[in-house]
Amino acid sequence: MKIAIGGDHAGFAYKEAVVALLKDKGVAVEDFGPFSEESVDYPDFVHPVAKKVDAKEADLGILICGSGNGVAMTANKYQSVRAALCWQTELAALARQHNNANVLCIPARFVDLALAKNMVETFLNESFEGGRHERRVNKISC
Ligand SMILES: O=C(CO)[C@H](O)[C@H](O)[C@H](O)COP(=O)(O)O
Repeated sequence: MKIAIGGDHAGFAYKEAVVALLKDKGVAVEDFGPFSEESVDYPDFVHPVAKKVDAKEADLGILICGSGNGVAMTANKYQSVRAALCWQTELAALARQHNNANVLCIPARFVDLALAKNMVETFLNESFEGGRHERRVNKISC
C-alpha cells in the first residue's frame, strides 16, 4: 500500500506524527509537505496528493489541516478522489466501508493526536463493502 500525505501549517505537527506512524508500520508514504509550521496555502500542498490518488499512483491520501474543510474541498475537485472529512473513528471506518473514500481529511485543530492516529489506522484497515454502496458511489460522478 502507498500513501500520499499533505496538508498545511495547522496540520504540520500531526502530519509528522502520522508519517512516523506509517513508517513504523512499514507503510510506504510520500510526504508532499509542508515541512514546517510556517503559514502556507493549503491548495499548494493538496493538489500533489490529490493528483497522486486520482492517477492511482497512491492507494490512499491523507490530508491534515486546521478544520479539514479546505483540504477536502480541494481534493474533491479530482474526478477519482473521494475525500472524507472525519472527526471520529467510526466516521473514518464508514467513509471506507460505505463511501469507498480514498482520501482521509483530518481537522487537527478539533481532534487530539491519539484520535487522529486512530482514524488513520482505521482508514487503512477498513475496506469498501460494495453492494448497494457501490451503486450509490457510482452515482456521485456527474
Ligand atoms: O480549512 C483549512 C485548510 O484546509 C484550515 O482550517 C486551515 O488550516 C486554516 O484556515 C488556517 O488558518 P490560519 O489562521 O491561516 O492558521
